[in-house]
Amino acid sequence: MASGGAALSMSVASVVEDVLEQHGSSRLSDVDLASRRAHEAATRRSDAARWLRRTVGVVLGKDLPEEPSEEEFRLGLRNGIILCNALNRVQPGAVPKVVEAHGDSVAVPDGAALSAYQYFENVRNFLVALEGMGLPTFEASDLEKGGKGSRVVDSVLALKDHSECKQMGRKYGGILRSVGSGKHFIRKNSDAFMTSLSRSQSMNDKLQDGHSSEHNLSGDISSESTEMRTSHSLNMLVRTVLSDKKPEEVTLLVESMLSRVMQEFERRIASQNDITLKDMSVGSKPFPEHEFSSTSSETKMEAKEDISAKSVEEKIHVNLINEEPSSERSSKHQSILDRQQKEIKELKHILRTARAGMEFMKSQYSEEFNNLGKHLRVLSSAASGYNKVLAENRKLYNQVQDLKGNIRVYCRVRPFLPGQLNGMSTVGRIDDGTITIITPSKYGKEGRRSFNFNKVFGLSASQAEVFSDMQPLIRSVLDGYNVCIFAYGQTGSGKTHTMSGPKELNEQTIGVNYRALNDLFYLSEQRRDTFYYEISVQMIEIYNEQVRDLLVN
Ligand SMILES: Nc1ncnc2c1ncn2[C@@H]1O[C@H](COP(=O)(O)OP(=O)(O)OP(=O)(O)O)[C@@H](O)[C@H]1O
Repeated sequence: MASGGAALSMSVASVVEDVLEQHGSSRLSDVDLASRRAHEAATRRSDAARWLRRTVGVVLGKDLPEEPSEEEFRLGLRNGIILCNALNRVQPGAVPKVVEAHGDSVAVPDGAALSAYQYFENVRNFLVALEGMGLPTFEASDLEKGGKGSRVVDSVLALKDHSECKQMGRKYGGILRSVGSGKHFIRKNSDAFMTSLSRSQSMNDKLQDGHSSEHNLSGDISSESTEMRTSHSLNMLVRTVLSDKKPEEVTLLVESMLSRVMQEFERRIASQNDITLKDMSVGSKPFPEHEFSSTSSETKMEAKEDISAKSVEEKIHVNLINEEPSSERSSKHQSILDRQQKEIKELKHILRTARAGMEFMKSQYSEEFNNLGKHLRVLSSAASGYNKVLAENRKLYNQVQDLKGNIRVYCRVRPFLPGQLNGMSTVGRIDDGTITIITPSKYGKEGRRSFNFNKVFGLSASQAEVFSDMQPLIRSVLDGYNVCIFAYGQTGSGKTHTMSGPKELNEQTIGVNYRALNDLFYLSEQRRDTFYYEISVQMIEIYNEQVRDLLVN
């Protein structure tokens, strides 16, 4: 059975149909059925014999054993004496005259000539009385060899039931209905079964009529009509199986059929579980054991406990519901696995790319590092060369300063202050390094005197021009030379103005002191990487040969 559609179609009806079709009525446990039938017949026969013996007494019933064989039962009742006496006990006067047997009657072997009178009288009277009471009867020939002894048993048991009901004060309910000729009886309790079949048949007849044709024409086959058709075919099979069976065989046959159905259920469930387990083993993930073990064990228990077929069917559907997600889960797992494998491939590709990128960057970094090293070596050699050149430059520079002279004297002429007479200037001429002063003659003669300096600054000379000539000397300080700059002149000649500046200081008016210090700080910052300078300042005033520290409060 392939799991899926075939498994879904398994139901009680289908299993019963299969059992009936496969095994057929004649093959339904022939041996089993025969033994069961024989056993039940013997039981019924013993019941009938025991009741007759109890009813007519031990003396009269001496010819009938308590558990007689079919032959013993037939011989014991053959003369009708026990039957008539028993009937009269139940229904006094039912047989007005019972013909007693001869003393040797018991010894008469089967087939020997029995009194025809006895034979017909007693049995005929018994049957007439029995029929008059509405109880099932039998043929007189049934008491002969080859007759149907079971009919006799049925009649006796019916009489027994009648008697017991009568004793209990209620009407006898086990009415037996005659069928056909009135000589063949079907037990009342099988009527319900047959009625059910008849009802199903009528429904099926309706189905075949116009009522169901509407469904078929519309093509919308409902589950109800499907069930009805299934029931119809099932009923037809059951009816076929039971059609030629005797009433007493029906019970055994149905029991045997149900047993077969249960066995078939067990076999199919086991087969289904095997297939499901195989399917699961093919899948990527094993399923939890309880899904199968519980179903299998429960099914076995149900078979043993003989629960209804419907509950078994429900169990199968539960199993099928469990099986559906398993296939879906398997396909989901497969898709997840595929997706993960794809992602792993992509990640591997990314990893390879990243690794190649890293290798490339590593080689590039190494190359750049080597280049940088080369440049550094070049710079280092250049720096050492530069320092050599710089030292040479300083040396030459200072030599130039020495050649210029260690003591330099400059002359600066200040302009007239506001309120001073412009025409009274004594400066006759100013050349680059010479100034000519006009001195008044003592004796009416105009006198001129020229003085030489390193440089003479005129009236229009700015603070920057004055400082520019001093700057080279000031820079020699940073190379280890001692330099001293001072101003000399009379009061109001402009010493303070040249060295510091006027009262209002700005970038243009600041004097030599500020500019010299600015230049020294600038150079020390410029040579920061090669030299470390400590700069300190002291300001003193010498006036009237008195030295005074100007930075002290
Ligand atoms: N080159 C110049 N240009 C313009 N004004 C000047 C110049 N030199 C000096 N002065 C002015 O002349 C005045 C006197 O100058 P300063 O005070 O510098 O003289 P001094 O020599 O320092 O005097 P003292 O010795 O009394 O201190 C100041 O008002 C100053 O601004």
